Amino acid sequence: MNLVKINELMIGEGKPKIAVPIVGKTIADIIQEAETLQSLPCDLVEWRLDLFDEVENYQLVADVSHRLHALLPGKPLLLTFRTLQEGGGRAFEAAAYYELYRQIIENGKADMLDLELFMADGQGAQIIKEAKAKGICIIMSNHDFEQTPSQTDICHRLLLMAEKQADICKIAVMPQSPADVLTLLAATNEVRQKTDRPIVTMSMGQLGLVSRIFGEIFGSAITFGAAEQSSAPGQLPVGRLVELLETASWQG
Ligand SMILES: O=C1C[C@@](O)(C(=O)O)C[C@@H](O)[C@@H]1O
Repeated sequence: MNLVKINELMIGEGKPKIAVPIVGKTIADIIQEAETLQSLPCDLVEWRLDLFDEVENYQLVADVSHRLHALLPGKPLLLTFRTLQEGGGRAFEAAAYYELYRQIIENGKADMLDLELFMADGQGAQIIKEAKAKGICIIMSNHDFEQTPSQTDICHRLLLMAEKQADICKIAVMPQSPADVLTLLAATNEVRQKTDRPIVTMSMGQLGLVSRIFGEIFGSAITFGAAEQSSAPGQLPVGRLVELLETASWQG
C-alpha cells in the first residue's frame, strides 16, 4: 500500500482518519471555525473554497490558507473547490478553477488539494505535476448527489483516478436504497484489492451512515465529520464519529 504520510499523519492504515470541513462564507467565520477546530479530535481539516464569498480573489485565498495552516498545527490542510456539477456552492468556469488552484500552489499553503476527476485532464494534469513538485498531495474526487452508479462504474472511476496519478482516490455517492449502500461498500472492497492507493468512499445521507463508520473494514481511509455545520448529508458530529470509529475498529 502506498500510504500517504503528511507530517505525523498516516493515511491508508488503521482507523479512517477524520476530516472536518470549514464551511464559512466570510473570513471572520472561517477563522472562527479554525479556532474551534484546534481543540476538536480531528486528523485533518478541509477548507471548502466554493463556499467562501471572496473565492474569486485568489491572492486573498492564498493569504487565508497561510493563516489557517498556522492556526491548525498538526492538522494537515486540504483545500477543495467543489464545482456546482458535483454538489458545490458556486458556478466557476474551468479556467477560474485551474487559476485558483495554480495560485494556491504558487502562493498559498496546503498539504492536500482536492481535484475533481472530470477536471484532471489538460490543465488538470499540469496542476497535478505542479502540486506534487511542491509536496502537495492530490486527492482526486467524484460526487454523485443524485444516485449510486453501478459497482463497475464506481470501481472504474476510482481506478481511473489512480491512473491519473491521484495520491488518494475518493468518491461520494447518494443511495436510494439499502442495495445502493451495499454497492458502494462492495466497490470499495473491490478497488482496495486492485490499487495501492488509499481510497475514500462514502454513501451519503442517513441511509449511507454505515459507510462513514466502517471504513476500516471495507477499505475507506478518510471519513468526514461535522463541527457545527456539515458540508454533505450524513456527516456525523465529530465527537460521535470518534466514538463510533473506536467501537467499529477492527484491528485495534
Ligand atoms: O468530498 C467530500 C466528501 C463529502 O462530500 C462527504 O460526503 O462527506 C464532503 C465534502 O466536503 C468533501 O469534499
